[in-house]
Amino acid sequence: MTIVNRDLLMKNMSKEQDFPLTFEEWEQQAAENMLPGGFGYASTGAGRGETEKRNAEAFSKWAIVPRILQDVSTVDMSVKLFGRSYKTPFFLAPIGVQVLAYEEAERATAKAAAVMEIPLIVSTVSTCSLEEIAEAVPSAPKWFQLYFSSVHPELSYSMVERAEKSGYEAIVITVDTVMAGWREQDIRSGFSPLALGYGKGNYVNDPVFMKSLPNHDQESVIASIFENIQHPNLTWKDIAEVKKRTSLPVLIKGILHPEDAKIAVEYGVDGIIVSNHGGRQLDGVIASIDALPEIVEAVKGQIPILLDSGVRRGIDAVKALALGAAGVLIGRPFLYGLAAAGQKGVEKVLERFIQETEVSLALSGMADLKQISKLKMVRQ
Ligand SMILES: Cc1cc2nc3c(=O)[nH]c(=O)nc-3n(C[C@H](O)[C@H](O)[C@H](O)COP(=O)(O)O)c2cc1C
Ligand SMILES: O=C(O)C(=O)c1ccccc1
Repeated sequence: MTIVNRDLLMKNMSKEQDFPLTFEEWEQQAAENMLPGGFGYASTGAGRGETEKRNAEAFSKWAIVPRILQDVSTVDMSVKLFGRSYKTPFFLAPIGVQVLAYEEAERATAKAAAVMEIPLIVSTVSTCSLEEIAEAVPSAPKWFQLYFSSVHPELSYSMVERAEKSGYEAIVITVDTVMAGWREQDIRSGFSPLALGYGKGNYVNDPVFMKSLPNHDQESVIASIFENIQHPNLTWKDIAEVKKRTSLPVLIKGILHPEDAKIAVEYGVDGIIVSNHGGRQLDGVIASIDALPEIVEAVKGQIPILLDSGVRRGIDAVKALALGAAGVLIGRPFLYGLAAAGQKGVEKVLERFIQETEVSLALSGMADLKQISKLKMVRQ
């Protein structure tokens, strides 16, 4: 990959002024375009908001010690994961109920991801069904995120099977959301996207789910989604059951403790996503970038480790990669791009991430991302 940013920095500045630039500017635009309940839901953290704040601040406490004179005229940002090569280390984090941001919801996001060649992780509680999304971008790389149903494990296996059939290439099981976090903003505003029926795409298109319903009116559908989405009794045994039922790689999203990372390896899990859910679940927990180094040490390269939570710009991604992440998930930034300008907004956010990452790698003396573990990092 060549340095796309050269043109941007030297001659193409004027085109860029049509779009917000920083995360804060995109967020501001999203706040103007979204309904207050929906924006409050998406933007705030759980509890006192400590973790959401810590996620962002923690990146600034890690500093890069760059190398010089390394011939960085071309930068190779490609990564290899589960036997597939990707042009950049970026993924779109699973974000449910995207109709909150934009009418076309996940379909618009999926098209942007396809244009930018960034894999998309589709949420269990997406507005559109996983099949609709696959139809919109048949050849783009896609993963499916599962919220396990403890009341109907068969529903979870059915969703996994549908994902596999529709061409999804990995299953991400989110384990930090056994129940919803303590979200005061939503308590105050009385906002619940599930109660409004915004996250039902994958449920109403599932034969196991529909068969389990006493009747098919909207009220029963929503009541049953609430019942199925919580899974406080989820354990490693359930993970093993999912592993048995799919030939796809299975990742666990929401690991912060190195011991849990080791257990994941023992259970044959194929990858880990270090995440605190963007500070939306347990407030007061460690920033994911600070949890990463010990997890990397515990896993010893046996399986790839990805990271999300607080990644706001290219340099954050460079830091995560230097600390041992094999890939980085972009969350709220793309959601705000979607709210601000639909598909084009998501593309723009992703383009900026790629460009800033490329420039940052070059200025760090890192022409090849495969060498990034050599980049010296210190705490400041
Ligand atoms: C509005 C919203 C909805 C989300 N929905 C899901 C979801 O359905 N499944 C999931 O695993 N994570 C979900 N997440 C968490 C993201 O995947 C990701 O972990 C988080 O956004 C990272 O934090 P950041 O966006 O602050 O960087 C959601 C996040 C937001 C903001
Ligand atoms: O809000 C979230 O973070 C999330 O994961 C979720 C859970 C249920 C419905 C929609 C989103």
